[in-house]
Amino acid sequence: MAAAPQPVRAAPTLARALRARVAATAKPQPQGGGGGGGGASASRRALLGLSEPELRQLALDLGQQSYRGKQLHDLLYKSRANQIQDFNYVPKAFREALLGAGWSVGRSPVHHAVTASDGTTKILLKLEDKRLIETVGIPVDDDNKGSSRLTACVSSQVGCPLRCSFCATGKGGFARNLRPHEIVEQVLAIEEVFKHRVTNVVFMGMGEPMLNLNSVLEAHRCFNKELKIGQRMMTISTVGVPNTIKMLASHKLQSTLAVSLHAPNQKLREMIVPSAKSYPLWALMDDCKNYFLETGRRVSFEYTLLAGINDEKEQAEELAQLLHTCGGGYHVNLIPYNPIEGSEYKRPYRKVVQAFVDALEARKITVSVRQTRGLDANAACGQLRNEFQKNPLLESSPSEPSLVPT
Ligand SMILES: C[S@@+](CC[C@H](N)C(=O)[O-])C[C@H]1O[C@@H](n2cnc3c(N)ncnc32)[C@H](O)[C@@H]1O
Ligand code: SF4
Repeated sequence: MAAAPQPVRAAPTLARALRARVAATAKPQPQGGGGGGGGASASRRALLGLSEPELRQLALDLGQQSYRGKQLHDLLYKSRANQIQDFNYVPKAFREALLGAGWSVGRSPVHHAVTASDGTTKILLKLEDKRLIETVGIPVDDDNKGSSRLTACVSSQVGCPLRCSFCATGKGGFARNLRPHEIVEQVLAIEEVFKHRVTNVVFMGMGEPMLNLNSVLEAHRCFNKELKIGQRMMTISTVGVPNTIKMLASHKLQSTLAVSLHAPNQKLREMIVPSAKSYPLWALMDDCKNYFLETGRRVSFEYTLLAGINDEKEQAEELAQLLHTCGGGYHVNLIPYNPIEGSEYKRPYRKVVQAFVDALEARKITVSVRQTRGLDANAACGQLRNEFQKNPLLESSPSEPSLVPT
């Protein structure tokens, strides 16, 4: 009988690096600044998020041939297998070795899903430590091109420590950072529910991505390389955390940076975004300017419009002045406030939104107004908070003033 072929070994230094990366997937991620909460219970290591070379190395380490790693890669990212027990074309001994070494695929069960009248679907996933996170699938039919897009709005943390005054996630407190596979699996869960490939990813769900930048970058890599979502189809949104925009710029990603600005001056910004106290507006704008210079990607400034707080014409003019200090690489995206429980803020009337747009356009600022999606399922921007009951504010205000221009 012919001897069993010996596994092909990777070069020692590469093998060491890959092994270290694979081992690191088992470690809890460091906590984001400013928040409490325990670390992820990382009792099992997740295969999801690993690259093909890493999976090949893992196969070698478990006494298999390298091509078995390629099979794992196909099972994870092509067949989208949910658990190791379903890896039907790898040998039973390999499946048992993986399970014995503490590996799992890294998928969480869907705890609940709710679909809004516009098709936007919010999915709650129950993580290994029983915490819930929310992820939102937003379908868009592009009739002119005959194609359809599916955007995944993914969470990066369980809750958020930054407590912006108008955001349900901020009001709900902070538990922990998500591990890379917990971000990746959100896209797979959306694809499963919609039976459609995700075409775009926005890191705009629960949490502040810049407080969990390593996991966000790993998930971004996986979306791009393994799930084949173009870098230009992804957006990372931040309210601003000192030094992190510079760090992100150094990776020279071809993705959009969205900066949640919400005010044209430091004083007002501190009132509605408490974390702004540690990041002066001039420094934030400087970092945005450098991001554009380093990556060539224009920055999208997000501005949540709150009636009577930051929606006046004079404030639009002040915003235009501020943006002119930032060079040419930017765009403004206005988000009329989405109501959340326990908040006094109101959404501005449509004509106020239009006056704000006109004031910016008159000063040569390119501006769009975000179409509200998923409002009746509490799945719109800022409404994500581990819950799925109806929002009483929506029920009690049928004559909600402005509905958003599309
Ligand atoms: C939930 S945050 C997550 C990403 C990141 N933490 C940030 O602030 O950019 C995504 C976007 O939702 C916006 N947002 C939060 N609460 C909102 C609300 N009640 N209505 C409208 N937009 C809101 C934020 O300002 C931000 O631009
Ligand atoms: S808007 Fe963003 S940074 Fe602010 S509390 Fe919500 S998730 Fe956190």
